Amino acid sequence: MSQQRPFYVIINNFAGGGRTRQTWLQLVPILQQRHLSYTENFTQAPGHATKLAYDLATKYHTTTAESPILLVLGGDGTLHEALNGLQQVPDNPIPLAYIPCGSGNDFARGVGITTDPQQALAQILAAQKPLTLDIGRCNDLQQHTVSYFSNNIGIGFDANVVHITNRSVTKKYLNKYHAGSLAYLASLVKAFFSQKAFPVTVTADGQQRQFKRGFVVTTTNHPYFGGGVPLLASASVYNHHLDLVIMERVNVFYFILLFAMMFRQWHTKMPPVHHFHVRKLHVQTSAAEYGQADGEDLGKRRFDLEFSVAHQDFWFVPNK
Ligand SMILES: Nc1ncnc2c1ncn2[C@@H]1O[C@H](COP(=O)(O)OP(=O)(O)OP(=O)(O)O)[C@@H](O)[C@H]1O
Repeated sequence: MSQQRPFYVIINNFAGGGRTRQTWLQLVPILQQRHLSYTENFTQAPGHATKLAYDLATKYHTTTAESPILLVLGGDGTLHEALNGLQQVPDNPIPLAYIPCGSGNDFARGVGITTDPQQALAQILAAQKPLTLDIGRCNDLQQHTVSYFSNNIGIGFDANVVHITNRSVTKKYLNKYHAGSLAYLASLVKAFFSQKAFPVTVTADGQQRQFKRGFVVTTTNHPYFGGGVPLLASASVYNHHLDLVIMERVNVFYFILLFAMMFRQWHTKMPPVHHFHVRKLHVQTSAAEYGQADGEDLGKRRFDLEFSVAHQDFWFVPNK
């Protein structure tokens, strides 16, 4: 299949502190030089990328015409929205291309997409066929909804960080200075002291386990969360498994030690850290906790989530 397929472009100008429009304007001449056709769509509100992707997938689901490639310019949240729009139309022919323009950009880091927009476009233009990657499927038994995630779904500390960060004026300020990850860092401290230990029940491979002092309870599709923190280096979008990492509540000094150990991947050997590598998983909390999906705030509530592996066609050549 050729790369002459047109691009249907979704641009979130609110990602990464508002630089996405400029990024897009840098890329347009490259598409024009190559005589590639594109239609541009700027998101008008949160959730709009889901609607745009859903409408596109619906349109091409029933036609034999060659479908466009859905090119997303935004952060992990915009990618999450577009992915969920596509996944609502089973067996649609639209592959997903992505140029990271967010503050965290964990998906790009996790699958080998450079954060340099021109090089990321080069990775897309070098592709000759779709690349099928694992994504997570989440059946929310509390809310009776099914959703998909490219990065992770977390309950507890990381979700608390997302909640605080998304409400913080510091994030907007730091994004302006290309230091979005620092916003997460500032929220870490606040979230650490506000996040209490909570009970969590995990059912994996037919076995139920209970943890009384849950703190980080994150099901991930690739290694990174929180803007480049290596939660689990062995997690992969190619192995048809999801990885659940549970970290129990410890004191601040132990937590700093565990955090530092993550960068050497020694944390999983420590007693407060538990790891499940499975195809299916059931995670339940009995108390209301914060949740996050791909960095999007799910609010504070009781969670009863069934996880499994799904797939999405992407369009890029990964960096080694
Ligand atoms: N027109 C809009 N006005 C306001 N918010 C929007 C608009 N379009 C999209 N959004 C919202 O912008 C939010 C942030 O987008 P996104 O997560 O992609 O960027 P980011 O937070 O900078 O990146 P990352 O998630 O990688 O840290 C998303 O929650 C999305 O719903």
